[in-house]
Amino acid sequence: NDGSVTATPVDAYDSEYLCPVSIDGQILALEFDSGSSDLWVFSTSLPLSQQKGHVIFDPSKSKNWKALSGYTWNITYGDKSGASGTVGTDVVTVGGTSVSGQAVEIATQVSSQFVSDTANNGLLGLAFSSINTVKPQKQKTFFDLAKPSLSSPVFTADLKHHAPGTYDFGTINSAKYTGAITYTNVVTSKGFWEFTGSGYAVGNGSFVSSSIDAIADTGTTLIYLPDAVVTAYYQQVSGASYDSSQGGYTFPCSATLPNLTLGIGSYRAVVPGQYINYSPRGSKCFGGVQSNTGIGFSIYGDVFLKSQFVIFDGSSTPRLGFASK
Ligand SMILES: CCNC(=O)c1c(-c2ccccc2)csc1NC(=O)CNCCc1c[nH]c2ccccc12
Repeated sequence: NDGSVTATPVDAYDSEYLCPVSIDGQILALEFDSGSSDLWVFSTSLPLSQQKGHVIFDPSKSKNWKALSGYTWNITYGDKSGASGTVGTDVVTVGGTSVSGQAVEIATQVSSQFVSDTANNGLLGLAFSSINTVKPQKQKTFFDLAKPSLSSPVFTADLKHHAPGTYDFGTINSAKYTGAITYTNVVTSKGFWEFTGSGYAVGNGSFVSSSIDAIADTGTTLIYLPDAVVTAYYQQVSGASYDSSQGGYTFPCSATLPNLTLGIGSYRAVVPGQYINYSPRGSKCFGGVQSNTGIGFSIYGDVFLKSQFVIFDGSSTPRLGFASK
């Protein structure tokens, strides 16, 4: 039972994309996150102060809810946000794809970033189940449970700039991309959709071949790249500088930003310069390309992904596909 669901930008900066998910008939807007593997939701178990403004899942109202007694979860993301709580299973439906026995992780505590992000009622993890945080037994992702019922074991991301896009499960819709799809092998040892980029070019500059260890991460807003790439990029932006008070590169909002081309094998993925003017911050604008220092690998987040049609191929040899659109 293949499915398709709309992914709507939460704000004017495309800082995240939310999708309607039904948990036994209760509809919550969740962020689909190919950079983590827990499906967790705001719940009636949270302190009322943390529930405020959110759509809340109430397991007591679900006929198909089965509590997993003694099971807990606890996740911390790289930006130090996080959540934790208890676990049960229920019927989860995304577009036309329905899964029973899906572990739904009930939040009993969420960090302040999530409390204040009132459009976001939880996350649906789409990375590999190996990094699910449920104890004493890790649980499978929605994609892993849905796979056997899909026409093919894939999901695709067609995120858009300042517009709703889609996630499709089970099919690759050829109307959504142009030209050939370039596939690249994925390493799953860290539990991410991890691959090696082949290099970069800034604006109309020449392509620089270099191996870039990166993950395709719908749950991270920006692109985080090695310092060599980031400095080469902002050297082409007049007035750009690293602003430690803002925690990254900023530039005058009137600046014209060059395109950033990222190589995947022989394919050249072009990120339009305007996507890299992420948002006003103070008197300047904050860049959509930042340094990966401290992360240990590069992150091709939404700023990159929304310029491409992306296939997450969960077959026995997982791979990523990229195409222009
Ligand atoms: C900035 C969010 N991304 C990360 O922390 C992250 C890192 C990471 C690690 C160290 C330092 C910075 C980033 C590696 S993989 C990776 N990706 C994920 O963790 C994917 N899930 C992000 C969920 C998430 C974190 N903070 C939010 C705020 C709103 C909505 C969603 C979120």
